[in-house]
Amino acid sequence: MVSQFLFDLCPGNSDRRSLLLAQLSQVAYRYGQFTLSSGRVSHHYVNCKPVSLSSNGLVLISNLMLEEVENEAAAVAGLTLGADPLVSGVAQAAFLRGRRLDALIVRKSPKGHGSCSSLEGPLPRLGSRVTLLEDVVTTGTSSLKATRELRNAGYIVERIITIVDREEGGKANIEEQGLELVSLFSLSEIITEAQNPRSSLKVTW
Ligand SMILES: O=P(O)(O)OC[C@H]1O[C@H](OP(=O)(O)OP(=O)(O)O)[C@H](O)[C@@H]1O
Repeated sequence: MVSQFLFDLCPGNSDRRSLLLAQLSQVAYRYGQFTLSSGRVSHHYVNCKPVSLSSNGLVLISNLMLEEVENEAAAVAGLTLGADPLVSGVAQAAFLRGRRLDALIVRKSPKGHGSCSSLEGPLPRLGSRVTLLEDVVTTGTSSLKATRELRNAGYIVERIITIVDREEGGKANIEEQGLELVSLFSLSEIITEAQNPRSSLKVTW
């Protein structure tokens, strides 16, 4: 079967994790002086988009995230624009494994004309479970905003999956609202990998 053939081309989970950690530390991470979305200044910056929008990076992220999506979820959703490739990639990875899981994009503000909606995508039945995806969690504000939009639209949201937890209070803020945060990596892991002179994995394709 074609879908099984494509799936077999992908490495196992521990290999995927090492490959993605190498890619994030080499391509997404920067040391310097940066202003974060919260306004806070930090020496450590992680921009996941060059990884999540690369063909090999998106395959790694999508398959690792899919492992964490709740079994009962009808869709994955995320706040534009960091989550746009993530929800699309996870929906496609799910299809290739024979699972129906659609993608929803949450707008930062409702569309000003036409549908006037905050949500884009094939809307699941009201009351369906939706797993939220994020690229980076810092304060958790963006994840909580997207969660509110989805809950107001009639969906159950209890789990958020992020590529990187910056370990700056976001997890606590999210858990305070009764949600679970699953992170593929912490910022400290990425910094350690970026500073590891023995790190031998080179990002190639
Ligand atoms: O946990 P928080 O403090 O909310 O920070 C994390 C958010 O910040 C980044 O988005 P950004 O605001 O840079 O917008 P963009 O994805 O549209 O570039 C990132 O993609 C998260 O959505």
